[in-house]
Amino acid sequence: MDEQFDMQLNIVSSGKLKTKYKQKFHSKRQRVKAKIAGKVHKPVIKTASSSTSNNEKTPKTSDVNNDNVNKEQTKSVNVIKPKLSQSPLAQQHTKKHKLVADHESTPRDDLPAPPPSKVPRTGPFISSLFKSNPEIPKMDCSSVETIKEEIFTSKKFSDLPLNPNMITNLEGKMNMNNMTTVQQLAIPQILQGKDALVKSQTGSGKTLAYAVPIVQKLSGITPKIDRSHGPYAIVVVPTRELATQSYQVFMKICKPFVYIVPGCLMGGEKRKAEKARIRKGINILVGTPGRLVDHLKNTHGLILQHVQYLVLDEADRLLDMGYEKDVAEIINCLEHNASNQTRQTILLSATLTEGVERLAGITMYNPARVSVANEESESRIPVIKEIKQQSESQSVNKEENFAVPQALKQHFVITPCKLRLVTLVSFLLTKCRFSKKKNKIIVFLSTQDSVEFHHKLLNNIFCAKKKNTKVLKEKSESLESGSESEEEEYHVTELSFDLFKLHGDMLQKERTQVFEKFRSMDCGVLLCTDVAARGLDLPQVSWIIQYTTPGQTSDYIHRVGRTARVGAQGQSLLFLMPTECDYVQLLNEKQISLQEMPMINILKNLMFVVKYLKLPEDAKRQRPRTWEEAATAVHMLFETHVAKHPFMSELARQAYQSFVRAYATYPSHMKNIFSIKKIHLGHLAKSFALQDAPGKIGVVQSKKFQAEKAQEKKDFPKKKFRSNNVSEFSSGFGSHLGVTPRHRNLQKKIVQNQQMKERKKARKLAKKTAKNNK
Ligand SMILES: Nc1ncnc2c1ncn2[C@@H]1O[C@H](COP(=O)(O)OP(=O)(O)OP(=O)(O)O)[C@@H](O)[C@H]1O
Repeated sequence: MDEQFDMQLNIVSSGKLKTKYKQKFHSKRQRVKAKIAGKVHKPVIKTASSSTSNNEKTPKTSDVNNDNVNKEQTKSVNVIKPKLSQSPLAQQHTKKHKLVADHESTPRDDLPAPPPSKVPRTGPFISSLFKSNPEIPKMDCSSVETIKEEIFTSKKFSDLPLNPNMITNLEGKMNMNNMTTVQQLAIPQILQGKDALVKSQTGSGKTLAYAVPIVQKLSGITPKIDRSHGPYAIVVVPTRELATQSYQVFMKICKPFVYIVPGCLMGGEKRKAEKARIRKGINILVGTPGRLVDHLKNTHGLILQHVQYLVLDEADRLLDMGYEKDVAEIINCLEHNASNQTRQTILLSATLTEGVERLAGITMYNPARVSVANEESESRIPVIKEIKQQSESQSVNKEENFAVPQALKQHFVITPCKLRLVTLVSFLLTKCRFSKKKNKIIVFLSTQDSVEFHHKLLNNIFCAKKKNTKVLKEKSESLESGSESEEEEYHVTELSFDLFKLHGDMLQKERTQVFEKFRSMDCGVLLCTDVAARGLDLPQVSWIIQYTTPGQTSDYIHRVGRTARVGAQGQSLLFLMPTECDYVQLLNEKQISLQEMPMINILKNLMFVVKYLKLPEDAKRQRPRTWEEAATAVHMLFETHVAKHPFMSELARQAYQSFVRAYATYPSHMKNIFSIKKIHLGHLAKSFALQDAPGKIGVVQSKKFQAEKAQEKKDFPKKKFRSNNVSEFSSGFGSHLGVTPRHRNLQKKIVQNQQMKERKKARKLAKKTAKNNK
């Protein structure tokens, strides 16, 4: 509605009206005379921000000469009036302030009525950031009774029947004094040789819970095991980063037992080098499913007859990501090749889904179920109970509730779609540049394209390495001085922070570098997809931001679980649009409690940010005085940057499109909350700093276009080729060094487009000749 209102303003301020106006009054002098004579009517457009007194001064339309100009103005007023109903936020804003980049003009009393804007608008229509936003609903944030899991126990590793060298290593070198609850419960079960189904909250030390007993058992085998025997244990994990991490844990634990050799196999690495390592001998094989299957099938040097342990870590993710087939193949291979000795299977996850239970039914024999959560206790006191032993036939708790770390503070913020980007940026800058505490933040986004776009945008504007970059002083100092950038060339010199990206379509080398670098930092921001949601143990992460809501509650748990690990403090922030508010209720039902963080509290900090921004020329005349103006100025900076650089525009468009596509994939029970129909696509485009109307962006394809495409497919059936979207959890079969799947897909796209054009031409030609023949 208000966009139409703005359009009306544009019409009024357009060249057409201006010419007519100029024709009537040639010079400024004549215009002043005309005003004195009462000939000119002040445009009523002012109503958007005018006061009553101003209106009183304005001659009524009926008083004005019946010329074309006034007809048009009257028309526009008639349309405008009913459209002034805005959200309280926008009303508050329009009453008080004039936005820096807004296209409204406030007529001055001392001048004869000028056309509202001096420059006729020719470019794309830019809507205001604070208009037409839906109201932010009031939320009931009464806290929910949460499931509690005690992390540490009073028991030490030395209380278990472990090899003294193992204990010295754990306590002396690895600084593991007390066992965590899951370790205390699971290790004895695994040492007894039982299959185990382990469920415990994120960051509770599940890796050691299986690594310690496995290495302990292997160290006890006589005669001593040798690397030439091949693997005794196979550990399957869903992501490459997790594979590296688990492998490193094994390396540390095996230090006192040099004859036990751990090894890591994962997608993205050179197969040839891996084969050579396998031939040399690996006793504990950690890997991603795809690459493991590849080696199990094709690497002849891989001897499987000694395999005694199979670990499926993050089992639910393995299934979610479609690795069920690969896991089944691994189990098949083991069954065909292993000698008669029984194999012990261990399944672990922070969330045990139905699928995992099914998998457990197939792969495990009467497993010990290790669940730390005190879910059945009436009092919900976090006291550790004994392991719950259940038979396979016992019913599965489908309505699973989730335990989150006790030291985790969870928040949500409701932002109208258009304000999402500025709110995110404001939050990141506040935490990274204006907070005395060092903050390490992980931001989860729904798609790889979205990660690419936001990374590039933030990097270009805030984080790119600049010449003479000054280090920002303490907040207090900087706020007082309000010093501005001395550098002409760039927008920002002092707001830079360390920014990283991680997603499944990056080269393995880059992924590993990012992982290692972000791991070692104590401050910085990682933008990532769900590839980093599971299992990653990144120390000192202080904030988890979920910029897009995950499809499953278990994903929510795993994402927030990257902070507040092993008893540390941590906070999380979930971004919701007003239409998505019911998601809080959904989380509450799963006993997850969140508190609201008002959006205004985040946006207000932009007042500090704008002091360091070198704003574009037109906005410079009037520096932002309110947080709304600051938000608009910052957002305009993004829009200008994206509009100016075709590459950025393309990235933004792709990110927008992939967001829309991803939004359509929420599971059916969440569709009532997450429906793309509820989202204003124009507002959504704005949250990707796009100025184009959604129609132009191309997601909403016309029926004609779709029909044409369908016809084309019929006429020219073509060979299938693999989807552009490489799974986040891709084993990397397709990746070759130097060329990412993204690059190959782009090349494919270009070739495809050319082919499509040629086909179109051929069709047209065929039609023409058919016509001529007739
Ligand atoms: N007994 C212990 N004492 C101190 N720190 C420990 C202990 N056990 C594990 N840790 C540390 O806790 C961190 C988390 O461990 P780990 O990654 O195994 O957790 P997790 O339960 O597998 O988490 P997620 O479910 O997220 O994968 C690691 O940094 C590990 O070194």
